[in-house]
Amino acid sequence: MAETGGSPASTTGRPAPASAPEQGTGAGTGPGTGAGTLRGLGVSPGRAAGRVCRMAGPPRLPDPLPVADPAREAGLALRALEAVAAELAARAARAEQASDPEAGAILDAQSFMAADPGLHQTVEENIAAGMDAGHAVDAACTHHREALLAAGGYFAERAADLDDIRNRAVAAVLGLPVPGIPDPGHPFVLVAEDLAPADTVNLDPATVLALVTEKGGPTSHTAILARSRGLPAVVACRGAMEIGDGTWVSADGTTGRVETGIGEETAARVQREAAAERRRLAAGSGPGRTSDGHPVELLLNIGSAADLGGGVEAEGVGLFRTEFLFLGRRDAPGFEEQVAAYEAVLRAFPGGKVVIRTLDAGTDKPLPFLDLPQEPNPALGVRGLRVGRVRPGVLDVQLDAIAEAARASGTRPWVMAPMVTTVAEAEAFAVRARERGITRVGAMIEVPAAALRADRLLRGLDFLSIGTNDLSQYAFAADRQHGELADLLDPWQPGLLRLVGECARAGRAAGKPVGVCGEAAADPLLAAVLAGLGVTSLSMSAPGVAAVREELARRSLARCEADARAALDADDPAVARDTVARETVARETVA
Ligand SMILES: C=C(OP(=O)(O)O)C(=O)O
Ligand SMILES: [Mg+2]
Repeated sequence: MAETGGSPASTTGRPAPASAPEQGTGAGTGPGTGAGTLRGLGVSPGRAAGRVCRMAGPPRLPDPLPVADPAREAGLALRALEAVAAELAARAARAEQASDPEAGAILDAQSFMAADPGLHQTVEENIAAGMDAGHAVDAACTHHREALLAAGGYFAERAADLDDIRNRAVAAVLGLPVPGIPDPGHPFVLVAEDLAPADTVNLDPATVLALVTEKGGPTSHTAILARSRGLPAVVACRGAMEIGDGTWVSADGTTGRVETGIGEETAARVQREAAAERRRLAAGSGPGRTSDGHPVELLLNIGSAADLGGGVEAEGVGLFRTEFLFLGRRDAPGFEEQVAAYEAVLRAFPGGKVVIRTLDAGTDKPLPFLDLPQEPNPALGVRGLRVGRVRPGVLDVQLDAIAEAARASGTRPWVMAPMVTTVAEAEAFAVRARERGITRVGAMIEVPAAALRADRLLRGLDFLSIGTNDLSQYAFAADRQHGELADLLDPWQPGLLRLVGECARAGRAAGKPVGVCGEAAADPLLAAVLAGLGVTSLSMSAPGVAAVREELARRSLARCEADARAALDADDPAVARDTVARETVARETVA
């Protein structure tokens, strides 16, 4: 299991002074209701405390029944799957209405899975072979689940979605209550083995204080959706399901620490401190600056204009993930629809920066309408800009639509391509964008080869934006969806920081901006390190902005540079993080 935090932490993830008493007895202790500490991966910052409520387990199947009427069993099983598909589609529609297109797309995709004719056919075959409805659904889901796991990458991560479909459909067949989020009648810390998108979408922020899951990785749905809701979350937390219901715990979504058996009074104090911290952060405003005025733009990662509604103060959009317009659909959105979607975002920041990323399809973001052939290793295959090799028309329509949206809104968007690998690719993209009148053209740096050639890429481009999520995946040869490899994917890895520094140096030499738009930018301490490495902007989902703004304002540029040197000099990510955190506490204690 990954250890993501090395010290007791405050709400901003900074360690307490060395003399602070530590609750619990160390990593890996604390099941039951007793005092202890569990460690997981903090994936959505913030701290919360309350009583644990575990999510109900999956429905248990009774022993197989002899089947007298196969047609009746088939009807029962297929009606259950159809009801599940309909329920998921209805939730998708509710999410869309609630201006949550990310959740809507995820639920839609899960609804398609439940309605998949291939799944239904396997159920019918199982019944023809003598199974009752419940076992037929269970066996069909197991069969398709294995196929997903064998496909690896994005598909393997979807196995949890299929488990959820299985549980819901089996419960429907058996007439049992639908498994899902518990409702104990008081606010609680939700502990689960893993959460399916349908569960996460239904979380009521008034009652669910934080999420702790045994499984999941930094890019699991739990992580993405928790972050976009500003809900503290810890994933890959081994032993979490052994915490007894009703146990008082605190969960720190920055450090990944879960303290168990803390008692009601301590929990109330943590809640008060966390609320005060949120109020204090929310009161902060203004552009990103170090204490001596060095500017570091603070920008938002969004999936659509709806993500701009939260009133978070930012200087623009650093990553508009346009694929959310394309996800979960059977056909590509047309030119007019795309123009409207881009224009809505551009109009929100008429004088400010908006960085639009062209379609990033493939591997963890499959788009059925592209009809791309199955690949044995999709993360290393036709994805991102490479889709243009086989479906060039999709990028042409998108660039036309962006150019039209810019004209209509009277703005000058920054437009970048994902997964650029070579100078030739960057140049070809720049030509296609510029011939449409797009004047600010850039590339994401997600592949180590591109990072090492940042200086050459910048000869033909106006800016770079570093996608640390994928850059980690490719630099450390570790699937970004893989919870077990979270330590390799830690954005504090000195090797990753070195690649970031390389790009920033190239940007400084060329006098062109180089930003970070991967999840690394939302870690306040790491944000300071990135600024010290020379990065000119930090882009993150809205809930992260205030804490990053505050951390930058606490230190001078020279201090950020010293922190960056210390992080680069560390042997591993935990040492890098702890060194910078300790330095920060030491300085503040002296001050
Ligand atoms: C920002 C990035 O892109 P995405 O997470 O959408 O792949 C990244 O790879 O860091
Ligand atoms: Mg990426």
